[in-house]
Amino acid sequence: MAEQPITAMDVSTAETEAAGLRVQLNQWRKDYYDNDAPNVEDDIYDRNYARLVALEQAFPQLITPDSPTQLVGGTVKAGFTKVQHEIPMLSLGDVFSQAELQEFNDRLVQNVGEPVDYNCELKIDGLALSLRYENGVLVQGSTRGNGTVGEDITKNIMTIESIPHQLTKPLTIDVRGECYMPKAAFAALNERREAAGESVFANPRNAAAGSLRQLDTKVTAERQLSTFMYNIADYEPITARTQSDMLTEFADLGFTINPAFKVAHSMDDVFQYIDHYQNERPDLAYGIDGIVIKANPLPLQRQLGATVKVPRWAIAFKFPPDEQPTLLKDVEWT
Ligand SMILES: NC(=O)c1c(N)nc(OC2CCCC2)nc1O[C@@H]1CCC[C@@H]1O
Repeated sequence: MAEQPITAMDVSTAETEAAGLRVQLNQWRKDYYDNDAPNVEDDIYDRNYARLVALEQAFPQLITPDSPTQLVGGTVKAGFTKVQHEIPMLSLGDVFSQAELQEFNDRLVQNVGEPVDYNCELKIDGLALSLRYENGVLVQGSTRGNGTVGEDITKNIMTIESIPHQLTKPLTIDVRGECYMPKAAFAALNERREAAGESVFANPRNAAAGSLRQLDTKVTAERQLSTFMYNIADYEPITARTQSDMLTEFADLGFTINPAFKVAHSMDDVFQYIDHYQNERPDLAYGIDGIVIKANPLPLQRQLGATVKVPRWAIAFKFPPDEQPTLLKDVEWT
């Protein structure tokens, strides 16, 4: 059905479309967050979600508490203890074109009143996680869950090599990042599962989520998961004054960070970074589903803050879906 322009809609037509979108999106969410097995392409989910956001912005009376626009992320899987995130783990707003990215920048610059340096980062296609350290010692690991309540996966993250059990400084700090499964580990895992007549994972993100949200820690330990850390809950404990310096400080503390970050001094720099990594994407050792640009000065991040779900100082530029690695069961063995 060709999408009717919202400006030409009456509220009852909008309500009908919004209700249909809510049902469909909530079902897709449940598959994605609760069963780690999405059965819809990311870009289809994202476009339907963006359409519901636009309908609700045009007709706020259509917003319902169960609308996916009012929720963040998934729920807590049975069997895991819950963890309350004192500082919520935010999601990210999405844009799908350079024009929309330019609009994000123009709004932000108008709000701030001067040009803004951005830190450009690869958007790792994994599962967001939070690591808590007390006096430099790792005490807890948790998933994002719905943003305020996640799952305690401390035992599982203890088996991940890239996660330091002790920092180089005795800091009390909550650091957030992405847990992912490298493409090579994903291919090997699916080969083993296929050979054993087990179901295969559709993509590395599902494989990482299924391996991390796993009640049997021994299974997690053999899945070759890795992490890139990129965000902090409370800025206090660190000395960095910019996002880019914070990543370097994370590395000095013992974390693994993604080395492909780059400070952009103009939108042209941002667009160049996007073009470069859109081409590099197939050769990366891990999956990415876009680029994240963040206001680089940390005081500016703090000043701009967040809405219920997403920061005002960061946005994700989404790539079209990777051609999903062919499932071995679909391969015609000649
Ligand atoms: N997937 C990523 O590589 C990534 C990133 N490099 N940087 C951020 O910064 C966000 C986190 C909270 C405020 C900004 N988020 C990322 O992923 C988010 C986390 C939760 C949903 C997205 O996957």
